[in-house]
Amino acid sequence: MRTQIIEKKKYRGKVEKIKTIGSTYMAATGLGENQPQTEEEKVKMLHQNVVLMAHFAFELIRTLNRINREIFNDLKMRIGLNHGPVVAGVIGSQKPLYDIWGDTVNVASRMDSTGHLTKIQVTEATANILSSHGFVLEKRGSVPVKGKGELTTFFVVSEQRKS
Ligand SMILES: Nc1ncnc2c1ncn2[C@@H]1O[C@H](COP(=O)(O)OP(=O)(O)OP(=O)(O)O)[C@@H](O)[C@H]1O
Repeated sequence: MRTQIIEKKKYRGKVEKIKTIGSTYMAATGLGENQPQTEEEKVKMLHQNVVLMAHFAFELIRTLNRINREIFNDLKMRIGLNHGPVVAGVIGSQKPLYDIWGDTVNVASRMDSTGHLTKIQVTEATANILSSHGFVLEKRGSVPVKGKGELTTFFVVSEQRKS
């Protein structure tokens, strides 16, 4: 299901599957992109990447809902999103594995692990970007995040504000 979505034109070559960790699926975008030259380009690219991942998250939920209808089931997923700098690379000589690391990844993982089923939890900085692009967000409140203390987080409610 996630592979099918990643192969859609909108996401192909942009959203990358990093790996699965148990029942968790880890994906990212903006890795290895040409570094933008100006501050303006940097912000634009960042916003595009954050928006793309949020659409990807909604597409995952919609697809799961469709599958549930087809198989008469009620499978649910929990999604966490964050943005920021990461270190990406390959480790291991026998079984080389590509992975990403850093505070951004730790917090993204916490957005998932402290989230709610059926919801997309994001950090305040990610919420601010999404809000500026018309996404509807709902403040969740203060969430204890190991290594970070209390973080204000948001749930992304929908992709479009009703006008
Ligand atoms: N590259 C990665 N692949 C998979 N999970 C990751 C990766 N980087 C970070 N995480 C996950 O992000 C979470 C936060 O990591 P952090 O270093 O803050 O805590 P930790 O002490 O390892 O926490 P835990 O109690 O969950 O083991 C961890 O659950 C960790 O497994």
